[in-house]
Amino acid sequence: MASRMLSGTVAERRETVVRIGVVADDFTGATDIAAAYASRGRRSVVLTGPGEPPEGNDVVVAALKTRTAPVAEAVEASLAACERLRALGCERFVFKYCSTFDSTDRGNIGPVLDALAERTGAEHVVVAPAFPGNGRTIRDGLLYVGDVLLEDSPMRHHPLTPMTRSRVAELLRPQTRYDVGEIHADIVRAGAAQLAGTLAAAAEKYLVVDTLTDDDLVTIAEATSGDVLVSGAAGLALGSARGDADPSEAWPTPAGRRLVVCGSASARTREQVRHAAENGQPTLRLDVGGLASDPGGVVRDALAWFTAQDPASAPVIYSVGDLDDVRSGPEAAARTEEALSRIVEAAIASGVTQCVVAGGETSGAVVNRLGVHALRIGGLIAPGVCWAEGVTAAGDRVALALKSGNFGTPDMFVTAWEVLR
Ligand SMILES: Nc1ncnc2c1ncn2[C@@H]1O[C@H](COP(=O)(O)OP(=O)(O)OP(=O)(O)O)[C@@H](O)[C@H]1O
Ligand SMILES: O=C(O)[C@@H](O)C(=O)CO
Repeated sequence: MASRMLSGTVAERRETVVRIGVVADDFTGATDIAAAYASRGRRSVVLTGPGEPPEGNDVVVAALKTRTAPVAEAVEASLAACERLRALGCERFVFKYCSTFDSTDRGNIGPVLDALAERTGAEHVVVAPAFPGNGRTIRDGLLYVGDVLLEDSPMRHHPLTPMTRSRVAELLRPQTRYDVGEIHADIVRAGAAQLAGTLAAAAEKYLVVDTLTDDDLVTIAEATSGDVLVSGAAGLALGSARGDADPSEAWPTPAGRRLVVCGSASARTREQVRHAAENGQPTLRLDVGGLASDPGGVVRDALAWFTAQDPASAPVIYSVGDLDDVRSGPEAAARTEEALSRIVEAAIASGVTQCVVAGGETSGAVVNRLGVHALRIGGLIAPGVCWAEGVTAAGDRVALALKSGNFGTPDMFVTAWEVLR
């Protein structure tokens, strides 16, 4: 089956409303790309659980927790999400993974990409993890984080997916059954028609495309506007054709208390915690060591501390102040996710309505615990971070900002609330 559905000029893209289905490998990535589509005037919703999504969206994002799941589980969940999106009327698909290509030689980007390409019948698929607005660019096939190569960035020390190489094709090759090629900036800069022709003629199935600027994103989006499957980070959406929704359209913020929980060890999140403390926000480091013997007691203590804070403040509960706080092993990580989720659940039951959650895995755990099934996208806080509204299983309306570990400005925990209306 051909991978190109439409001949695809800009004019056609404006006229043809094709529902886009996104399979996102983590929850923060899901709101990241949904916010990017929303900023382009595309009505977007994030599905975080089962059930019928709200009507009237032309982008539907399925949020999964598959980035570091066992390979077979990730593939199965991704194919199920693809089928669900297809049943909802989606005709084109995006596989959203991290802008720092978080994966190992086993996966999960390659195996999921192979499965989605086979299921959708895609002949060629772009591999475009760039997000220039957040400093992620691809030059000569190499992924940069700001000015440094991926392998020299803090991602080198990620506990689950340490990124020790920077050539995206080399990162993908061990993970996939198919060939991987590169398309460099000279072709991208020659325009959408040239890029589309190069993609169509390529011998390889997967093509890593150089992306240095937002203009390059537009060229890539135009060149792939007829492709049944594309893959990459939220930058793919930033280049997409404009819809007619008002990006500033907002829902009223539910009144109530504020809370920040951080299960991320990322450098930017730790900086945001420090900034909040230095600017008068109450902060509490969760007793992660104590979770092994008395998880209930640790959660109770944290909630008692939260209750005692000024109701007008935005208290911050975090699990990593410096890297020495990290306890090794998956059990410690799971216990921390569980504790932070239980804290958020109890805090919402006692009146919290606005909550920032830092960390992709942590966000997945929190949203699952709350039983929120869909998120409506709200105001943008920073590139890749937005407010989103959901309803918990208990029936509480809540505003959530699911923040990727390394995203957001250093003052985000102080200023994020200003975006709410
Ligand atoms: N002190 C700690 N000791 C051990 N594990 C921890 C500790 N604090 C947090 N964790 C775990 O580390 C993991 C952090 O992953 P998470 O995805 O939430 O953050 P991140 O990797 O910084 O974010 P992102 O994926 O958005 O970049 C979670 O499973 C969390 O429970
Ligand atoms: O693309 C990104 O960097 C983020 O949306 C993300 O996936 C980090 O977890």
